[in-house]
Amino acid sequence: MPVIATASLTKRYPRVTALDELTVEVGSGVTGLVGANGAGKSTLLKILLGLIAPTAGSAIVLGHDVVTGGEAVRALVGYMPEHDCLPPDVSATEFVVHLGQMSGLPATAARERAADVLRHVGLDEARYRPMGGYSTGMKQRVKLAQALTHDPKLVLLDEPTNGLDPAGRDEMLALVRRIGTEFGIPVLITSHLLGELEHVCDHIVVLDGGRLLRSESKAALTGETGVLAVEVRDLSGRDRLGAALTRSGARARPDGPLVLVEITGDETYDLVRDTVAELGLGLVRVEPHRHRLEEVFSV
Ligand SMILES: Nc1ncnc2c1ncn2[C@@H]1O[C@H](COP(=O)(O)OP(=O)(O)OP(=O)(O)O)[C@@H](O)[C@H]1O
Repeated sequence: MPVIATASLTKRYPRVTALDELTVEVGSGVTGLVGANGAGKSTLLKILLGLIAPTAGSAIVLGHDVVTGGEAVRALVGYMPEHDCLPPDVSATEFVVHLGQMSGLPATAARERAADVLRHVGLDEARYRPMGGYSTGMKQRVKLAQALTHDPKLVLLDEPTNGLDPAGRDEMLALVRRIGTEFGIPVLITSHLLGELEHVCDHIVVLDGGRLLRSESKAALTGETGVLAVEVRDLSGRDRLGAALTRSGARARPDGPLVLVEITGDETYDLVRDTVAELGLGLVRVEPHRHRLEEVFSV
């Protein structure tokens, strides 16, 4: 059974159709929800939580209809909102304990659970300080922690890397990956940057103007291309190899440190091996070239 299933889901505001007949399923693992600003990602998340009502169509989350079973859905789902929503004058510990209790945990369990999730997201001593003094990265971590407090069966993360520098972004994405793999909790994560989801997601859903553009497993999207990627030790070697392969009738072109060679059959592998040996080049690697997600969506 899918974790999330929508059917012809539509949300119209007076001036804009934010979601337009969206039919999509989300399963276990980490799913990336990608789209430009205004594509409808936040609107979809709010409908999935039962916070706003769709204009038409339906959405089922963990077996519950979001219109009639919003409360049941929110008991089972952790949500990290996009915008800053943390009270500045309380500490992360006080905040997460409070939300744990709001979710129905007894006081002691809420305190233990808050300590666990805040440690998990990497907030140690800082968790006792008022959140008004936190960096953006720390605030994002608290927002992630509170989404995990009540042992959710699904987490929805709205742009968790927003405002983070590259290192903070990598750390946040690593945390998201752990939620999906080590804890086995299905994750739906939104981003307007396709490239950053490449390493953490098992499945990618792309929205454009409220409509479904694609929904595919990452393996299908980044599958082999019929091209061999060859890396030799230096760039002059790369150029000599490319020229020699072209002289031998292969289609070869440079790509960063690589030479990309179109595979026409087993003879392509033999030709690459023999040419590298003849030129006396130091071979670093030979492997089937895979699409990167950004290439797939830019065509
Ligand atoms: N409460 C609202 N009233 C009117 N229009 C809205 C409302 N909320 C969202 N919209 C519009 O619906 C469209 C989709 O917005 P949404 O916030 O879902 O997009 P998004 O993909 O999450 O983008 P972002 O990353 O910028 O939040 C946008 O055109 C937005 O202006």
